[in-house]
Amino acid sequence: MKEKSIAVIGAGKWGLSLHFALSQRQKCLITSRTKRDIKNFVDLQTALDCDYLVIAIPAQEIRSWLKENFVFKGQKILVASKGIEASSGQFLNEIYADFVPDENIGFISGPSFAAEVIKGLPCALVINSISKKLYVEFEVCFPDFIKTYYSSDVIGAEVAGAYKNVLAIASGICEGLNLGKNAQASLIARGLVEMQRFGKHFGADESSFLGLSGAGDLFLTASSTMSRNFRVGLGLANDKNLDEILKELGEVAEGVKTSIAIKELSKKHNIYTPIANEVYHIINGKNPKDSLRDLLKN
Ligand SMILES: NC(=O)C1=CN([C@@H]2O[C@H](COP(=O)(O)OP(=O)(O)OC[C@H]3O[C@@H](n4cnc5c(N)ncnc54)[C@H](OP(=O)(O)O)[C@@H]3O)[C@@H](O)[C@H]2O)C=CC1
Ligand SMILES: O=C(CO)COP(=O)(O)O
Repeated sequence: MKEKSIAVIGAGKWGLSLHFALSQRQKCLITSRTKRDIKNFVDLQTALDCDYLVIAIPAQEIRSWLKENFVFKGQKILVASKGIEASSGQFLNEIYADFVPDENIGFISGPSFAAEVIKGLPCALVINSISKKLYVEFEVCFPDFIKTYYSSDVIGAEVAGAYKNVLAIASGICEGLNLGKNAQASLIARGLVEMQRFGKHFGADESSFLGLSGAGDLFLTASSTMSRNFRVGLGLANDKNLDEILKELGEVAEGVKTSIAIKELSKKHNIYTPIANEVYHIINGKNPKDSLRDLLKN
């Protein structure tokens, strides 16, 4: 029987880490926009010909990348990005739906800093797909140090993964303003309720927010300087300009653009999202101190 072929698309922090992980059990190819001198780096076409693809490019780039590059030939796909498209307010599964049948696609969620995965440190991830068969096929590709779970709650995973990035910015601001651990824990706990409310509106299973995809990833990201989004918050609290912060970061911080998407969606659907709204306002120039005071006052 022909050995199944697998490739990672996007050699940023997360793509490289997933490539490392997936190379433990089988040969795994990798490609990216910029050529890299790394083992098993191939051109895009060779990667697209693989049976299994793991796509790790920023959420805001996905639509144009798919339009320009992707032809569906029956590939099974795992989406590793976490964000909501700001220009349309569409979730990633809605964007992919124009290119890939739902039963051929899954979404990775859960607490997983790339920097730890690439060291082979243990973590647990959820593969979210309407197809359990797709989960089973990908599960065997992951190494022992990554425990995988199955969930059919695609929208719950998507909302949780995207929303926690915005909340991590808020938490970084709280830390940068030295408001204390009480305030930070309150913000994170209220953030969890907020993203659950937002997700429920779009059909998510509320319990997803209490597991790895929700609380797991939120607690990780909103409490560590390893998070790029958290560091954006720290920078904003220290009166740094957003462009300067993002330039220094040199990597994607999805929460910035996702806060725009959430602000628009919550307005359109009349959902109460106070923390995400304040992050949006801070990104658009509101003083972080005023914002946090507005959020935490009686
Ligand atoms: N880092 C982490 O710990 C985790 C990240 N994620 C998510 O994974 C996604 C990617 O994050 P990460 O890898 O860390 O980000 P990085 O900023 O490290 O890398 C993003 C990569 O995407 C590629 N890229 C950017 N724009 C385009 C485009 N228009 N077309 C094709 N490729 C493009 C770039 O490739 P090139 O350099 O070749 O130009 C770049 O290396 C994000 O949604 C993030 O939230 C999820 C879990 C963990
Ligand atoms: O999603 C992540 C960990 O699960 C990474 O978060 P940052 O993008 O904020 O670094």
